[in-house]
Amino acid sequence: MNSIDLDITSENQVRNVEKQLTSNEISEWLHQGSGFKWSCPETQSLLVFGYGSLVWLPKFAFHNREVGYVHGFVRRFWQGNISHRGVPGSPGRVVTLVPDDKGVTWGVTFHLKGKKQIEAALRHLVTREMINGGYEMRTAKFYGHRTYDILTFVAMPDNAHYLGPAPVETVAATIVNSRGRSGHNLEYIFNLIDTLRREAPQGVDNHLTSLEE
Ligand SMILES: N[C@@H](CCC(=O)N[C@@H](CS)C(=O)NCC(=O)O)C(=O)O
Repeated sequence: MNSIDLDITSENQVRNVEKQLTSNEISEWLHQGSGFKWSCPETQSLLVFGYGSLVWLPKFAFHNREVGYVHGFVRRFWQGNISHRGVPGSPGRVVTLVPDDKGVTWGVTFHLKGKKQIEAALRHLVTREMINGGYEMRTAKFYGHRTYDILTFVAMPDNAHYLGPAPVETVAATIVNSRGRSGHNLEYIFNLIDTLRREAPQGVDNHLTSLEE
């Protein structure tokens, strides 16, 4: 697939990169994901796990949603962002999943049903998460009413926007002082904390709690 130039140096270029992908490009992104296999072609269903803004702002149609968790990851504000909660030269911080054998991350799995709904959701997600956000497709096990194979989007350390670990004070200061096209970075973390506290009160996340204090 022809790579889309992500040499973003100005707000205008950030806007330009929000291009819609063709169906062929979507299917190429789908199969480009690490070992991602198009799940359940016969039932035409796909499960997408959200653990950051997708929890409170999916912006795509879905059949239903289920609260649960993935094992072997922790949620960290280690991904920089200039397309929603920051601007070029002054990135905000959004969350990604970081491997941790003992880690448990609570979030929401969205059940997509039928080719039309799946393609529309992936068109949105590939643009929002991958083209603009620096995330990649990963598959994992989701534990809800049952155990499912899910697709999720993870920002890996080698992506252009990655900021990585920093003292909690530094992460908090970035969030307090960042704003982008979708609003303040504080709105991002407060919406995430409020939604998780309401829907998954059993899922204590020490990283979020440490930033809230
Ligand atoms: N992939 C994570 C994180 C997604 C995320 O937070 N993406 C950001 C940056 S691309 C976003 O879409 N933000 C929208 C907003 O801040 O309103 C999830 O599953 O929720």
